[in-house]
Amino acid sequence: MKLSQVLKDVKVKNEYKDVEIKDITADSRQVEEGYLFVCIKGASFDGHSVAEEMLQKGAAAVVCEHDLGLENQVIVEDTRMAYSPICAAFFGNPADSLKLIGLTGTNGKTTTTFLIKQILENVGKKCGLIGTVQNMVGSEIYPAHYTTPDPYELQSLFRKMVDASCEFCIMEVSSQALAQGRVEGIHFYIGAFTNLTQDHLDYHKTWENYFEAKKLLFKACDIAVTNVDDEYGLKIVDGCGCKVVTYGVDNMKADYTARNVRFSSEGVKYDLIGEKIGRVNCPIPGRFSVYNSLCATSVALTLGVDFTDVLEAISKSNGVKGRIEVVPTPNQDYTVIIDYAHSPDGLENIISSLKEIAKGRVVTVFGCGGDRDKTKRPKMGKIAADLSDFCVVTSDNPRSENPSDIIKDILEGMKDSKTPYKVVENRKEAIAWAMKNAKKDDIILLAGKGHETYQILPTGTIHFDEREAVAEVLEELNK
Ligand SMILES: CC(=O)N[C@H]1[C@@H](OP(=O)(O)OP(=O)(O)OC[C@H]2O[C@@H](n3ccc(=O)[nH]c3=O)[C@H](O)[C@@H]2O)O[C@H](CO)[C@@H](O)[C@@H]1O[C@H](C)C(=O)N[C@@H](C)C(=O)N[C@H](CCC(=O)O)C(=O)O
Ligand SMILES: Nc1ncnc2c1ncn2[C@@H]1O[C@H](COP(=O)(O)OP(=O)(O)OP(=O)(O)O)[C@@H](O)[C@H]1O
Ligand SMILES: N[C@H](CCC[C@H](N)C(=O)O)C(=O)O
Ligand SMILES: [Mg+2]
Repeated sequence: MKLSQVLKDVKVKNEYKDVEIKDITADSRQVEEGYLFVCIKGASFDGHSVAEEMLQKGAAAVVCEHDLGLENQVIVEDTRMAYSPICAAFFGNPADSLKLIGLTGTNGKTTTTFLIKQILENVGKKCGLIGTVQNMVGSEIYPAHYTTPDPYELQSLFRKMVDASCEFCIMEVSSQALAQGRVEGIHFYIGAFTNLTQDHLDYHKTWENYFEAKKLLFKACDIAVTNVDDEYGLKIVDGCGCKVVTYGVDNMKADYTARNVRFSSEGVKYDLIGEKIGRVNCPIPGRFSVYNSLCATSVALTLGVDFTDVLEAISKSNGVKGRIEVVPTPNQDYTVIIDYAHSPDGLENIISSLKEIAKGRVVTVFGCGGDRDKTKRPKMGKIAADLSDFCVVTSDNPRSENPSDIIKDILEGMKDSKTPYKVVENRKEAIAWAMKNAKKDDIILLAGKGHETYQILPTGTIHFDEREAVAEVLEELNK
C-alpha cells in the first residue's frame, strides 16, 4: 500500500516521498524491511530516539512529531493520535462497515458487553466482541492483552469481523484507551456508560482527567445510553451533541427503569419499564446485575430488538468467566465464588451483594495490584473489613512491588475495624487457609483476579488459576 493512502486521514506537516508500505508498527522491536515505523513518546521509551536506526534497519518511512532531519520522515502533530487513523487506513477502514457499540465506565463493562452480544445473537445477528477477558469474532476466540487493544490489533480485529460478516462489534473502551487515542477517529453508533468510581488514578492523576477521558467516547457516538442513577451519568453526556437514552433503577424519569427488584442466589428479577413492560429474569446474581442487564436491554431496545426477544435472551444468559463465578466444591457445606472486583466500588458491590444472599459468613480473600493506583489499597481494606465477616489479606498481582508492602497499605485501611482477619501472603495458601477454616454456609469470596490464569510476581509471571487452586485444596482435604 502507498504511504499516501495510509496517511489519507492524517494531517501531515511536510512533503514526503510516497513509498510503498508493507506493514506498520509503533514498536521498534517489530520493524522489518518495508515497514512504516510510528515514533511514540511514552513513559519509558521514546520511539523518536530510534527513528534513524529503524530506517537503517529497512523501514520504508517513519512518522514523527518533529523534524528529525531524515529523508523518509512524515511529520504530524501527535503521533499517538495519528496511529489509530493510520492503522485504520492500512486495514481498509473496517469499522465503517460495522455498527460499533462502545461501553465505558469503571465497573460492569465486560459483563454488559457479553450480555449485549448474547441478546443480538439470540435474534440472529453476528457480532464481534472486544474486551478484558477475550476478543471474539462470532464464536471464534482471540486472546486479549488489554481491555481495549492498541490501534493495530484493534483495526486488525475489526478487519476479521468484517471479513466474517459481523454486523455489530461490542467493545469495552477503557479510559486509558480514550486518553491514548487507541480509538481516535473511530465512530460509534452507540456509546454506553455504566458508572464512574475511583480507579486508575495512578495513570490519570486527577479525577477530572479520568472523567474527561471517559467523556471522549460520547463525543464520538450517535446515541449515548447512560445510567442516570450515577451522579456522572448525565454530566458525561452533557454537551456531546448525541441523542441520549437513559436508564436507572426506580428513576421514573429514565427511558428504561427497573422496578419491583428481587434478589436471590439464582439471579435478579425486575419489571422492565420502557415502551412496554415485562419481567426480566437475569440468572446472574448480585445487585449490579440489575444495572448491567438494564444497560444491555436499553442498548438492545435502542437498536430496535424486539422487547420479548430481549427478555428471552436475558433469561438464557450465562455469566462471564471470573465475574461472580461459583467454583465447584462438591460435598462441601460452603460456597467459593471468584470475582474480578479490584476497585473500592467493585469490592463494595460484590461483598454487599453476597451479604444479601449469604446464609452464613462472607469471608473475603483479596489483595491489591502492584504498580497500580496505591490510594485504592486502604480504601479496599476498609470496605472489605467493614462489609465482610472475616478477611484473608493476600497478594493479587504484585508486579514489581514487594507483596508485603502492598499488604501493609491495605491493612492501614482495616485498622479501625473489629472484623477479624488473617494475612497469608501467598495467594494459593490464602485460599487453602480460607477453605480449611470455612464454617457451614460460608461464602468464600476470592476477589480481584477473576478470569486471570496467571499471577504477576516480582520474579516473573507464573501460571495461577484459582479454579485449579480450589480443586487442589479439595483434593488434599479429601485424602
Ligand atoms: C499506562 C499505559 O496504558 N501504558 C501503555 C503505554 O505505555 P507507554 O506510553 O508508557 O509506552 P512506553 O513503554 O514508554 O513505549 C512508548 C512507545 O515506544 C515503543 N517502544 C518501546 C520499547 C522499545 O524498545 N521500542 C519501542 O518502539 C512502544 O511500543 C510504544 O509505542 O503504551 C504502551 C504501548 O501501547 C502500552 O503497552 C502501555 O500499557 C501498559 C503496559 C498497561 O499496563 N496499560 C494498562 C494499564 C491499560 O491500558 N489498561 C487498560 C484498562 C484496564 C481496565 O480494564 O481496567 C486497558 O485498556 O487494558
Ligand atoms: N454495574 C456494576 N457496578 C459496580 N460493580 C460492578 C458492576 N458490574 C460488575 N461489578 C463488579 O466489578 C467487577 C468487574 O466487572 P466487569 O469485569 O464486568 O467490569 P469492567 O468494567 O469490565 O472492569 P475492567 O475495567 O477491570 O475490565 C465484577 O467482578 C463485579 O464485582
Ligand atoms: N485491567 C486492570 C485489572 C486489574 C486486575 C487486578 N488483578 C490487578 O492486577 O490489579 C489493570 O490492569 O489495572
Ligand atoms: Mg473489563
